Amino acid sequence: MVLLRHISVALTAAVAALGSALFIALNFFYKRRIWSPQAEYCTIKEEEEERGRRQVLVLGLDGAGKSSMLQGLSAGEAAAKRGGSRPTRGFNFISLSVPACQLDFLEIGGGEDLRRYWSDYLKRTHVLVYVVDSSDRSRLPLAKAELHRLLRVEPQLPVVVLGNKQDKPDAAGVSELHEALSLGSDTSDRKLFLLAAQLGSDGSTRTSHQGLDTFQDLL
Ligand SMILES: Nc1nc2c(ncn2[C@@H]2O[C@H](COP(=O)(O)OP(=O)(O)OP(=O)(O)O)[C@@H](O)[C@H]2O)c(=O)[nH]1
Ligand SMILES: [Mg+2]
Repeated sequence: MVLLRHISVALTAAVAALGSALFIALNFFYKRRIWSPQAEYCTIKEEEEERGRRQVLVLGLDGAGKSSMLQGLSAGEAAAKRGGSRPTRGFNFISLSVPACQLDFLEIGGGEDLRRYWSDYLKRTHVLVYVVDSSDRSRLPLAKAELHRLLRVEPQLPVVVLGNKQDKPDAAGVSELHEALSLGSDTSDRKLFLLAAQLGSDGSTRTSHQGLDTFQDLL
């Protein structure tokens, strides 16, 4: 009887030990295997970093001047004359080789139906360029709301806000834009720049600071 009890205690202990070992092994296996979109994004971003590529995501409301800026940046392409670009219905992409790295500029259209996809691209991005039409005063509150939605998603991401269309007589200046877009309310320790910009007569976007130098400094 005593012997039987000993055997039964030993068996219970063995089963418990086997169960624990199995649990630990399965846990280890699945932790390594489970796929998550975030992990996938991070892997792609790391791979791109290794190859010296940096992604600059260009966002802003429709008509802000994102495509014009990209067209102006791409060498050899017919310059972006005012009134020359159509609304972007999806993406717009250009890649530039600069001394430090390869800069991939990705614009996503600013139409209302496309804005909901903007934040999906933040994870793979190294710098966000947010273009604002400084003369479109009635939509500055909307531009601000969309910008802050993005800032909340990625608190560390460096951001360059371009106060575009400074050539227009009613354009808001830098300090007015700073106020209207509540840029001072971003309490994170991210790098955030506000630059005045306008499309030059040659079709390139001129900023209050050397544009490409700003990106290179940030990267
Ligand atoms: N006056 C003036 N017009 C500009 C400037 N930049 C762009 N534009 C004009 O603004 C209009 C819209 O420019 P786009 O570059 O197509 O705007 P977008 O931000 O790409 O717009 P979506 O693709 O619809 O999101 C075009 O007619 C441009 O020529 C600028 O600095 N000054
Ligand atoms: Mg566009």
